[in-house]
Amino acid sequence: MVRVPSAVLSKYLLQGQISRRGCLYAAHQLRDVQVTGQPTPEAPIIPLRKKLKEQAKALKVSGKKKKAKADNQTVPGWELTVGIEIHAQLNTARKLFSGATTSFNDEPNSNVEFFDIALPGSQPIFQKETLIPALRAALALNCNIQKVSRFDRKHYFHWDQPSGYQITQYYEPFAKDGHITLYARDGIAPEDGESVTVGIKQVQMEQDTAKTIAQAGEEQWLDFNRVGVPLIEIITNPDIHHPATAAALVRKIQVLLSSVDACVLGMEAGGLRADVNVSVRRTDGDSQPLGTRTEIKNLSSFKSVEDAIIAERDRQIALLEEGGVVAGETRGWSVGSTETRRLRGKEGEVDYRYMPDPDLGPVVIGDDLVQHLKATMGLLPDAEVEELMLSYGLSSKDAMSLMLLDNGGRIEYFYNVLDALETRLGDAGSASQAEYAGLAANWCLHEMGKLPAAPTPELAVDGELYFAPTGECAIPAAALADILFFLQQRRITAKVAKDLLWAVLRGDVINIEETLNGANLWFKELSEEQYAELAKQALQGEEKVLKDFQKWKAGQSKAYPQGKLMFLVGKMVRAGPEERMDPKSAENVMKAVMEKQITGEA
Ligand SMILES: Nc1ncnc2c1ncn2[C@@H]1O[C@H](COP(=O)(O)OP(=O)(O)OP(=O)(O)O)[C@@H](O)[C@H]1O
Ligand SMILES: [Mg+2]
Ligand SMILES: [Mg+2]
Repeated sequence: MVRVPSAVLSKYLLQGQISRRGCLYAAHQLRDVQVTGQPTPEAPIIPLRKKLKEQAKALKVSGKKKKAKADNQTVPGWELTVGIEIHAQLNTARKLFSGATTSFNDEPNSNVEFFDIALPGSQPIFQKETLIPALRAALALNCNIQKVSRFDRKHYFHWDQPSGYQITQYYEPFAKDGHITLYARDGIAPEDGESVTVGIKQVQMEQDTAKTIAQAGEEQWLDFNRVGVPLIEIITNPDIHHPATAAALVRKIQVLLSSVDACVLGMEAGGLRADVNVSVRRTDGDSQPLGTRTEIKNLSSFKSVEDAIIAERDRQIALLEEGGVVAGETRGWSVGSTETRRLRGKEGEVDYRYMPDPDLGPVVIGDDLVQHLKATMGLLPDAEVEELMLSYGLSSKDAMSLMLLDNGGRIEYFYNVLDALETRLGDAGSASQAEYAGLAANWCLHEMGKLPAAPTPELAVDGELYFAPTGECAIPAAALADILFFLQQRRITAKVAKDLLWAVLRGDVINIEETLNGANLWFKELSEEQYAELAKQALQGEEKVLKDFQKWKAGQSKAYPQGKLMFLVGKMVRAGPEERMDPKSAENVMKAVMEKQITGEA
């Protein structure tokens, strides 16, 4: 199957069968919103990396050191069981039952239709376009799509839900019986071996609630822009037995949903929330039923998923070992904490009085639509990782890093560089693009990883790297392609290549070839004699080092003093014109000159 970039998926309008008005967000629209918009006061967008750093700091301050991951995946004598519910905001332009636009940061209460605030007499109108991303998500999770599904009312009274009920799919969800396979490369617990498959019980569509913005004192502000925004709830079977595997599952589902363009905001931006259900049972009895589950609601980072499960597992085990019983209850978790806290027990659980919504007809999904979506979904992340490993010879670690970094922006950049290289190589008519892929991956990850990076697009300043979802960044793909092309052809040295990368980022260099010509930075290698002269200079005043080589020559030490040799080569390279020196040639000449010195030939 061919790879379809998500930007193309977004623009896909089902061959005109779906109105443009209801179509999905294009990636560039989203980016513009993110770049220009102000983060809302309730949920400032904190990048995950920053959050993790803060968590680590908090842990340090509290003096409680986290056990190494490998140590706390199991507790002898006990089996942990986890099932997860993931709520994800669908990438749609309309709300689920009204024509109001979904928006990330418009004026509060500006995208609200009568039905959204439950004005008397208003009726829900199902926006069929919202089904497209929901179906793509369910298909990516290998679910069976139900021909007929229905909407139900789940009643509860809270200010964030003006109608007094949430419309969801309780009795007949639109997708059931899927599965997702997690591999070792996805970061599952070592105890799960090479792979583990987790069943997806169902996927249902439902409405989001209004956003509450707490003010000083008792006051709460409400923004109804979010009320009625379409969500999917993905419910897994209780098939997970290790905390790290639970976190890996949520991470993988996020990547999967974004790769089929079903959801564009990740956990750190509030687009994905997870509830984890945790129980424990002793491993000594044969076929004991599962223990009583508690549910920890509203986790907003992968690390919280893992940490909350560990804390809750340990709490339940301690309780049972003391002879107590686990009460089925809902619990909460705060970032950086070490224990879950009780929110409400079973007796406090609301009776939701589920009932079919009489205002909404059944949703009927034709097999033609399902087949069409299946055929046009493109390569899924697992297949893409395999492809990167097979076609380009990348390690699974590098392939995964490319896929995971910058919400998919890094891998798009990598492909852009390969495309630019192809154009370049077309001109030169030489080696195939695949030969350059390993080098390109290495530079996209490791060399570019050394450059200063902006934590978010809003905070990006000149001289900092930020990758847009389409892969654009301050270093044009064509510039990096030029650098790699000349490097691979041995027309410039690695040192010059690295300096050029920084110079492009700073804006000092625009055209690579012109700069190389202008500053005369081409690799015109020194002659053997010139190298030897530099080697002799580097050896001056190094009598102590020389002695190490003499000892080795005399058989007094076993290992060749390679470290000392490289020290001398470093000295030599620094003294000479770096753009004209190949470290390997320098090393060879230094070795030969050294040999002569210690045998007294020189
Ligand atoms: N004994 C158990 N231990 C751990 N997890 C369990 C256990 N029993 C069920 N689960 C998991 O609990 C989750 C139940 O989710 P589901 O949405 O069906 O019900 P709910 O939590 O009561 O509903 P909601 O929270 O949406 O109102 C599933 O992921 C399931 O796999
Ligand atoms: Mg649920
Ligand atoms: Mg639940």
